[in-house]
Amino acid sequence: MAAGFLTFVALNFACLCVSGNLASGKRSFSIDYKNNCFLKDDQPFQYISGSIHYSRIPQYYWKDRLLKMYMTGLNAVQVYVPWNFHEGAQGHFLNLANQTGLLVILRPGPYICAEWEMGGLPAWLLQKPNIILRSADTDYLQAVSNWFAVLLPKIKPWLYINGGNIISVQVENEYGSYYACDYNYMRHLQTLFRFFLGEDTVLFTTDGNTDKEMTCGTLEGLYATVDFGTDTNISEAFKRQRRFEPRGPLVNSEFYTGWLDHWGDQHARVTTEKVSKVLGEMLTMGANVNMYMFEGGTNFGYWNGKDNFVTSYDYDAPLSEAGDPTEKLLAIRDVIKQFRDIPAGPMPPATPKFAYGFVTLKKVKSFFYALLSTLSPMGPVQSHYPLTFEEMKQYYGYMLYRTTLPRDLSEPTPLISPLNGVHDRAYVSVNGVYQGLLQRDTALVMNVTGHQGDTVDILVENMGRVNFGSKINDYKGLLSNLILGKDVLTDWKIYSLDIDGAITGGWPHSARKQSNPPMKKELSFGPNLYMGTFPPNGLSWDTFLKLNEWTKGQVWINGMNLGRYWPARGPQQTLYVPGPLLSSNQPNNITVLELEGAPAHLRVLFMDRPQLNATTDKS
Ligand SMILES: CCCC/N=C1\SC[C@@H]2[C@H](O)[C@H](O)[C@@H](O)CN12
Repeated sequence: MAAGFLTFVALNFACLCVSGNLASGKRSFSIDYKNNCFLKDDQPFQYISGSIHYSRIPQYYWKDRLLKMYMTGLNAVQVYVPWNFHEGAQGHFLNLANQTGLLVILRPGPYICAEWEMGGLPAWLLQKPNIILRSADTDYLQAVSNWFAVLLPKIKPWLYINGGNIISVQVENEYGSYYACDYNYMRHLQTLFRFFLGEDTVLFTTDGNTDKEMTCGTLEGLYATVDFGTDTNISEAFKRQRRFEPRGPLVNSEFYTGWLDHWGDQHARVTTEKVSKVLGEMLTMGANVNMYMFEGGTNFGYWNGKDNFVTSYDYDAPLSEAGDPTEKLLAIRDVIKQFRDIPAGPMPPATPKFAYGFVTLKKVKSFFYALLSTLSPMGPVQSHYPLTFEEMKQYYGYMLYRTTLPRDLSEPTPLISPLNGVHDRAYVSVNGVYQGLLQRDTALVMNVTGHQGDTVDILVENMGRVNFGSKINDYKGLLSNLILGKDVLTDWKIYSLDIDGAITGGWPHSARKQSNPPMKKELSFGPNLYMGTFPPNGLSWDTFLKLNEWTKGQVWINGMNLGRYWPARGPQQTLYVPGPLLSSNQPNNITVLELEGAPAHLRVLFMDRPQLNATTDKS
């Protein structure tokens, strides 16, 4: 490594630009192909950047995180724009970054990957069966053009060359790793970016570290950059970039400071030592580096992509999920000090945390399916065969599929999804009695008993859409028929469930106090909603919610959907609860949708620290 590394330093002429005055008198940001570096206002510029996803951080904490990144010595932040998240929030974030003195490397997609729901693409694109996403498919391109005609004009004033803080813009995202390899698509995007942002903007691509990826992901006129982590041979990685960009700045657009977590895996970690060492080596070469992630945040609501990504996007990043500076951040700051002045003053501290303690919940109703008038006020859609979420025009969360048993089943009878059509988990009850679950790829059959005419309720959970690879056309719900014994189940009543709408509207806490039958303290199985309140403590401090011995479900606090919990699989055991979400002087409401099994005590626990690394995989 040292020899190769030194050879490579020679090859790459750390940026030897001579200082020059701002010849034109106006702001500029460009690539100096003669001296292999960026130029900002005609001066050599090396960015030391960190990725932060505003869509994963409560808006009230944006400034806090950006300030901590600035105080680490970063001079830029890298920001995705998730198409499916958007209604213009990005302007406020750019403004805060600007106020904090941070430049911005913007990545508006349209596809962003990011372990985000469908890689940032809106699920309504799937209304067109067989649409070829991320290609020159005319319907897809029309939708992209319509979106960019809205987004890019909003971005243009924020360009550094126009007085803003965006210094460069990425086109697509690791396109070279996608099977389509459609140059016409990339050319169309390039045309859109040039049309709306002008000819002077630095446009770039980012690809993983293989020739095949670089071949399909790069395009003449877009500056090719690479991404790699601490276990990659730096010399080889930048040699690969040089094969596509013989001149110009070296750029690692995603230097992995940590990694993503899957349910059932161990919490991913990358050591501080490795991150510091490799960062120092790249900066010594004069390379421009963006650390992915610097602040990960949280997949609130249903925003996680599918490969079983957990709710936390802590990423073992220098700033924790709750925005707390870590020893990794301090080590990175020590490295950066060797290359540029660090802002004077203290690092902003971790936000205060509070352990609100145990809260005991109660069932909203003894029987989940008795809530349909509230959760599905429009009533069911009747259909001979099942309809998908997309056909029902519901894109996230949960859908109820109801039918009746076609015959007496005195013996356990297999209920099968022969085409692996359950996307993604289906909780099966007969006459309200939970009988088990079907799961995409792993549980395609389960046994059912009952009598002819009994009500079969199948609650289907959308676990988030695939965000990487060829399966991003990820339809949800019952995509094909279910077979019970020898019968194809038909004549469905399909209920679109708007749980978020009901809870955002104050239900169930605002509902008339119903006289619930006294709850026997027994374990309860199957989907049920639980509610509780906990007193304010005069403060609104961050806290972490642990659902001790619960199984899997979703949590709302004061109407906000915190995301999914699955302590039965881990490694994540707690959900991050941002302090400003809590009332300091009114009781706080908590609502829990437990999908499988609630503990007899119905207690949850608010702690003052996270637990992200306890795998108790019992699945
Ligand atoms: C081997 C698969 C590589 C896929 N690329 C990944 S996994 C983590 C990161 C984020 O998803 C990021 O949004 C991608 O650009 C690169 N990357």
